[in-house]
Amino acid sequence: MAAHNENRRSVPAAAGGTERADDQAGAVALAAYGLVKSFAGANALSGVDLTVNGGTIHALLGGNGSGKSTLIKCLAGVYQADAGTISIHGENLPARQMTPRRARAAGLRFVHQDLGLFDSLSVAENFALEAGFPTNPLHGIRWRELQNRVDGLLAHYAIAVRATDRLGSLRPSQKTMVAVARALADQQDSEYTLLLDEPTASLAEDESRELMAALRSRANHGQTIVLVTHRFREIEEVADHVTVLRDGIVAGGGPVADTSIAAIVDMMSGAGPAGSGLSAGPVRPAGSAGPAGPASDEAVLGTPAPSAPGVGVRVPLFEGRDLSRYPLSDVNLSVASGEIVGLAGLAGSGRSTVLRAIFGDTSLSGGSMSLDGEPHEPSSPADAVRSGVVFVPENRHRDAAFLDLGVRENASATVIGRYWRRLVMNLRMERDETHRLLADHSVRADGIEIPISRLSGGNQQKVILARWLRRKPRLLLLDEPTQGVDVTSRRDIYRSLRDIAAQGCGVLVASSDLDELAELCDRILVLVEGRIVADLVPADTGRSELAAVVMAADHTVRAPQEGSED
Ligand SMILES: Nc1ncnc2c1ncn2[C@@H]1O[C@H](COP(=O)(O)OP(=O)(O)OP(=O)(O)O)[C@@H](O)[C@H]1O
Repeated sequence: MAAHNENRRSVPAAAGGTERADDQAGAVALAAYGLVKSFAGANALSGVDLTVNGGTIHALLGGNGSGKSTLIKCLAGVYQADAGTISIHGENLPARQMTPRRARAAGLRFVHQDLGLFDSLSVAENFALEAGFPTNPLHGIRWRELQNRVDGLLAHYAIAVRATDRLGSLRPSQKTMVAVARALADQQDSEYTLLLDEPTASLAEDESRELMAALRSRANHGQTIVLVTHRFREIEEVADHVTVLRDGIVAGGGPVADTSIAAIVDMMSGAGPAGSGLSAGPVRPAGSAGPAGPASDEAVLGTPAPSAPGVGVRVPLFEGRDLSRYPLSDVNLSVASGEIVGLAGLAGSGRSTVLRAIFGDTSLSGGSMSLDGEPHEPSSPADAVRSGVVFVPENRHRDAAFLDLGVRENASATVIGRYWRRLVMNLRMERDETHRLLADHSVRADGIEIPISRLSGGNQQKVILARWLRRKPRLLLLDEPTQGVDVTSRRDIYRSLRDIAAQGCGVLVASSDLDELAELCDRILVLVEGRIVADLVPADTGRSELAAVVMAADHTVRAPQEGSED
């Protein structure tokens, strides 16, 4: 892999760190042999082998529904595999006997996407929730002792925060590192194996780089790390080894230094030998002049998506003037009919607030909006939907999916009226259309009647996006539309968004993935601390230039306020 990192094993020791790299490296820390796991007769894992060497970062990759989370959950003992063996530091255990307690006793530590931390508590209190509060004989809490212990751990893991800091005031990468330090708090040395499930899925580029550097530093101290990710850049930057899953089997893998991105993509898709046409980099519109493969830092970003047919001068569709509401300050923006506009910015910059204000989910303290020349003043999201504005939010579990309902009901939720005729529901039509919708959006599901909660994360996201697209909105708002979505499905989603824009819909998309914005958008607006500081045309802007504008914000002044979503 060309951009292979030079920083492996070159990061200086963290304060208080113990050099164990030489002891741990090489020996197998964690292995799985022949893991099989099925759900209702369908195999999620069909004989998976995995070997993780001590003191390395092992990336686990695969398309949506390929079995990554199931594998992690079998290792964690959350699921008991039907067959296979799990070996931790040479101790073998039948996988069907693995339990969370056994996994923990054997030294496996997990950090899930939901970090399990509380913003309103201090860092020290978050530690104590897991390890318990030190108490005196009268059961009073020894706060000083707790703070000193946690400050010691934070220093040991080189996390620049204090035990007394409120968790909500930390940056996202710092929160993840706090979760990592908490998971590893009781290890003596670096003997535990840390497994992280998509830790950067919701992080902006600078945050994700910071977290990756911190993880690399841990591995250089001998920590064994398994990293589930969809981001190729991270694999290039920090991983030593990669294993690729496809349809519940190991499709391939090897040392990152010997494996090209193209080869990994081919393993994921089963598309045959490397170089067979699939590119892991931004998928560019047909006829674009952009380079194939991953965008290099100096590459000029993607060409604008094609305009709507017959659209020479774009028709103004949405306009926002002087929009204000913390953290927004006098934001002016417009989206034309058939235009895809990106919103770039760091966490706390106001991206989600812009979208929520347009969707009537948060009120403005100042400014005005118009849609098709008429005032747009939605009193609620339902009001916005009635005027043709729809929103696909970032947090699908909290905001979007009806987790108890089936895939069919979730897919139809936005158009349910069309299946009712004189009090009779046309179930057959609904089923047929759902099957077609799932096929069109490459959703992998064992049937349309199963609860959506049983779909893999990326497939849930695709169902939610698909159901809003079928409403044919006038203005489509999206927040992190491809979070957790694999590279091939991402391409399908981009195509769907271009299609709907070509039919005249305006699209406003917030994303922390700059490659995504560059690939997809006609224009990119950059928000820094609630103000639009740039309006860029991707085709004219180098990637490093865009990243530089986005990262111009001063970290020290953007601690999010209570209730801020961005
Ligand atoms: N609790 C469950 N019940 C039924 N099927 C399940 C369950 N959990 C996972 N599956 C199925 O197992 C397969 C693998 O899913 P898994 O969540 O492991 O994929 P993944 O690789 O983590 O995907 P993603 O990248 O989308 O998160 C999918 O077909 C999924 O629908």
